[in-house]
Amino acid sequence: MGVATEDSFDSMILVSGSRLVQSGFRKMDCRDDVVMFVNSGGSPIEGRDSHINFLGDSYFQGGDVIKTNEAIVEGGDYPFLYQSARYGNFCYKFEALAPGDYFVDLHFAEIVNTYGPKGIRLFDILSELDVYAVVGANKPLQLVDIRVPVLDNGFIVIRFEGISGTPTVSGICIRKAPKLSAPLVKPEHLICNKCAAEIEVSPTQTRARSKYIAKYEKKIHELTSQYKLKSDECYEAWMSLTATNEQLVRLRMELDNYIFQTETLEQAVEKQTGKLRDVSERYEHDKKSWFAAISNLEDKIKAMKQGQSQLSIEAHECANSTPDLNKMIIAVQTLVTQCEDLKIKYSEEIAKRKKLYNQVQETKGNIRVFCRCRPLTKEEVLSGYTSMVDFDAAKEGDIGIMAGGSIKKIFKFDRVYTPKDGQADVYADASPLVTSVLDGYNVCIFAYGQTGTGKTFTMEGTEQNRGVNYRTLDELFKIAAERKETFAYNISVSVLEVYNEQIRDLLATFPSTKKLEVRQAAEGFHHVPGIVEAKVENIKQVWDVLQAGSNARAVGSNNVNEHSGDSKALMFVQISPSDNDLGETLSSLNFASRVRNIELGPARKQVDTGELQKMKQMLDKVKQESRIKDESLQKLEEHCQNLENKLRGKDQLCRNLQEKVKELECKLKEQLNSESVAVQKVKELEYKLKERLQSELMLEQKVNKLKNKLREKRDQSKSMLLLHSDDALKFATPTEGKAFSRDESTSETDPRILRSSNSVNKPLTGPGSILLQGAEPLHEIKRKRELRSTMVGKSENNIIVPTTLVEKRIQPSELGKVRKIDPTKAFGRLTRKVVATQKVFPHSRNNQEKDKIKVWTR
Ligand SMILES: Nc1ncnc2c1ncn2[C@@H]1O[C@H](COP(=O)(O)OP(=O)(O)OP(=O)(O)O)[C@@H](O)[C@H]1O
Repeated sequence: MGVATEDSFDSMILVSGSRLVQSGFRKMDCRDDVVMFVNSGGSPIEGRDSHINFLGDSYFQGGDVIKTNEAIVEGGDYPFLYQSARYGNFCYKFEALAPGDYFVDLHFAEIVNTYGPKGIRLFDILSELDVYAVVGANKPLQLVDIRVPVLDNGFIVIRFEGISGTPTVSGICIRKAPKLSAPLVKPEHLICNKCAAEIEVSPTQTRARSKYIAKYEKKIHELTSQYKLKSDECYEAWMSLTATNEQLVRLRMELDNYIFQTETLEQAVEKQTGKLRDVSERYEHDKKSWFAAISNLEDKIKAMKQGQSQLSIEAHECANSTPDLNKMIIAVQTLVTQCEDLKIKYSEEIAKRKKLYNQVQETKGNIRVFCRCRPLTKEEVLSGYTSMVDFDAAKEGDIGIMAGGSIKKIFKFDRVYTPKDGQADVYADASPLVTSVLDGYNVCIFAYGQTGTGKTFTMEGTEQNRGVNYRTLDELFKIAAERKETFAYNISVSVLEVYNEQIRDLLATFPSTKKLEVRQAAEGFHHVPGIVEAKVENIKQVWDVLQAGSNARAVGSNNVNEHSGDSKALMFVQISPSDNDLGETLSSLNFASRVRNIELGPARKQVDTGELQKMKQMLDKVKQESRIKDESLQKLEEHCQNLENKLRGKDQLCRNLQEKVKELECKLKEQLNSESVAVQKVKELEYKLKERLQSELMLEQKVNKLKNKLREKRDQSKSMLLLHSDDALKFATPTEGKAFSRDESTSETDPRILRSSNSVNKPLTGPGSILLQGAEPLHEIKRKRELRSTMVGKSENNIIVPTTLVEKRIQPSELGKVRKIDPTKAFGRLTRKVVATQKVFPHSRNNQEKDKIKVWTR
């Protein structure tokens, strides 16, 4: 705005001759007529390079002090003056002044302070001057040359009353004023209050006043004409401004649309970017997994290749060893042939052996009788019984029975076992009969003797010391297992008891009424029809069967089977050594001797033993050879089988490995394919993103163009507004003015908000522009426009009235002296806010009491 001229402010400031200076106090303003200069709210400052001494804050009553360290813009040569102020409810009273005219200069500044006072908004003496709207942040304002006459009482009182906002003053300068040729008012009283004040006027003053009134009436008339002219211009400008505003609103809407589109696009781009990021992350993750899997596969392939090469080497070795293998196979085949021959020979030899063996057994007799004498029992020893058996010739098969200290009788048997002979010794002689069993002969082994002489002990024995039965059967199963390649044996066990010459089936689960008999079959075999035959496959089963049979036995003596902004029979005759059992012992021995003597025919005894011995030796030799060949053949077959199995296993392993390698190669190919697909996808997404970014860039350019257009439009409107600013400003409606002026409540909250240079809408804002409200949302602007449209058709009550006027309060008696104020003058309101939505008719005046500054002289 610059420094206002005296003329321009003369119409605005009702204190005659006073004017506004929008800059700080300068040296050149320091004149000799300065009486005192008070630095309100500050400290005294001695006049440095000027002759003015700035007094500390004095002559005041009431109020508070506010200070700032902020730099004062255009603060003149003494910016510190504006860095402090007195504010609130205060007045200054300067006393002891020499009577005469004085100029009072008031220095203001808007001190920016969040917690500071609201500042002076309006006061009448400046015709509703909005000091802070003029001043701006941390800027000074001088109201100078307020002429004040001082009477004899010699004081001047400065007090701010009824102003809008908080009175705030940074400095007060009182200067001596030259005397006026025609005083404007009676020097005693100069009242700038709305309330009437009386001023006594002299005739000379009346004339002068009339002259002034006429002058001012003329001036008012001129100004009224100018005002009308300007009103029309303003109306046109206003219409143009309205159109521009509408255009601006449209543009703004377009801009909003573009912004919306841009935001949408940005969101889409962000979304896509997010997706792309996800895809990239997934891709990276998958890539890592793939690389790990690939390296794992590579390791596996490597290992497999090594295994394969190892196997190849082994296969080569195998292939190289094929000739050897062939040789071996031929050798094996030869051996197999030999073996077959041997088997045939062996079978023949076995047949011969059987025959010979049988002959040998027959030479020994079909019934052989072994005599076994048990030891004396503890009871017998304790009872004092002694042994009456002589074993001196036991090895020769003789046993002597002693009586009265000498041998009474000698019995001869095939074998005689002393009490010292164990189970193994007994079985060693019985075992050849087992071979006969497996050669197909009937064999009967039984024990005979007095009760308690050891029949059970000899036949069954104990678990720790097995008897003949167990050992015979054990041997039987062993031989059967050895011969299983050649013969299949079915072994069954029948257990019978001959008791009182009756045969009892000891394995029968229930007693049979049918009488069991030993019968002779056509082949010469003896059998007992109807007897239970328990099939057995191992010695345990046999043992169980024997146990079952043993449990079913009757207690008692046994009889020999005598029927056997062709059977081979072995009889154990069991005797007791005790002299107490002498009778029974002799009886048993006699019976056994008789059995033995009866069965051994004399003709059989005459067999040529030399020939028999020879045949026996031949048989042993053949058996030996056969066993050796069998063993070597078996070994060769096993070796051959092992080799074949090994070769087969390696072939299978090699095949498996090759299949696995192929499978892994396929997998690797698939993974590489999927990887390339993913890479392709990422490229496509990147391309899409680029396209999006380009379109976004284009949109941004468009938006910038629009913004530039808007700015141009705004500049145009601004320049247009500036051309008419002085008058246009007068048309600002209270409503709009309030809306677009520096909002008090906003300022109260945070005065910096409207001054923020970082505002998003800054390009659209500017002094005197409706776009100062750029920060408002679109819907708010729309709402306001609608409201304005509604208001257009309403009565004058809604028409924005001109600003308030400033009145000089005069005494009724001095009415003639008081300067009449035309309401139109009130449009001299000084403000930077230019906001209106319709033509303003400034014909009505707000009659409310206005804020004002009083300058009293007494
Ligand atoms: N050669 C031996 N050495 C040690 N003890 C033996 C011998 N013979 C038999 N005995 C013991 O003599 C006792 C009688 O034997 P065992 O029961 O076998 O007679 P037994 O003839 O079967 O009797 P019974 O006809 O009443 O059943 C048993 O305690 C047994 O251990």
